[in-house]
Amino acid sequence: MREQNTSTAGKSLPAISFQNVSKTYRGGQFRALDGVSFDIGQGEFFGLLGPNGAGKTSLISILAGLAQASGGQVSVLGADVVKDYAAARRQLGIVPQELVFDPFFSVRESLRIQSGYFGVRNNEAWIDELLHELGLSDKANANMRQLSGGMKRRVLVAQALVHRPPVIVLDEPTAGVDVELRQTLWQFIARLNREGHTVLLTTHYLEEAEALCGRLAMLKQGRIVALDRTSDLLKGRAASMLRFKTDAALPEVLLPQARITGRIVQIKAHDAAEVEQVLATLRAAHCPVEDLEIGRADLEDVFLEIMQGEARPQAQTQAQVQEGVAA
Ligand SMILES: Nc1ncnc2c1ncn2[C@@H]1O[C@H](COP(=O)(O)OP(=O)(O)OP(=O)(O)O)[C@@H](O)[C@H]1O
Repeated sequence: MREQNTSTAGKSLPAISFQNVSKTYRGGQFRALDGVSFDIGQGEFFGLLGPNGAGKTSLISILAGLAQASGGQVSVLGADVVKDYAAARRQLGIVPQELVFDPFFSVRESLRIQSGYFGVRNNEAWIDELLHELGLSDKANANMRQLSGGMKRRVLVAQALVHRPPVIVLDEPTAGVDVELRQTLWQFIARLNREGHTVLLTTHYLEEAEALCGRLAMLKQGRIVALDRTSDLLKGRAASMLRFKTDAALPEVLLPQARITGRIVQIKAHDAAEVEQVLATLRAAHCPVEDLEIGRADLEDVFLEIMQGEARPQAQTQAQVQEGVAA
């Protein structure tokens, strides 16, 4: 797919470019996006993360041409999503969050219709491959109404890819789907990414984002608060996590830095001295601990740290963002 991607003056275009994008609702009273600027390079596997209401869907809807920005510009491989909508839309394969489908057609028919929509003819070989890769071959002639929720989601993925778009956008594709579909989906999307397709993923499954995405942006209340390579985000934050089980109440002094799930407690520590300090506090409070282990902080820890605003915000200038893509 790379050969489709145009270059100007030797510098390759970003796959997606968000420039100072804002979005207001309720007659301008509520600002859901506030000056969002970043580029996604061609061939990247990029993750967009943020808590509920951060503005992810608003940003994706503007990218898809389903909503209009209140300010700023968005382009896909150089095509402006408003002024050059048809060209921008052709470059995009969007897997929506909601299960929208036409109940009157079979799976194969719906893929043929979608091919026709993008003006792609003689597409049977690719449709067969999509059906095979997404485990839908035996459902090709089934009516959309007869499919389970997970199967419908597979069809949505196939529909998004039917015109072989260079840029693939997945908005919460694994919400509520079983392990088998996740694995099938990620193997296929990772293959397409290796072949040169750019992938933009929004997800609440942080372990998926950590495993798949080379770079991540985190949105909080409509602003970018972190934008970096996944490995650098993990390196730059709390280095270690103490994990243990306890039935006792934690000493109050540890509560602000603890993540408690039932009996399991996780406390972050930046270095060995901090680990020792936490253990000493637990001992002094006679708090019995079981199954103590010290592990590396994961993306969930980093995400929580950034969202709780304990760490310095990492909003970057456009120049820094460009640098990140080029590096
Ligand atoms: N049509 C609308 N009218 C008014 N407010 C809206 C509208 N759409 C979204 N919002 C508000 O804008 C903010 C951002 O919403 P958005 O759906 O973009 O967030 P999100 O990051 O996708 O959240 P989630 O993870 O829950 O899907 C929220 O506060 C939401 O309530």
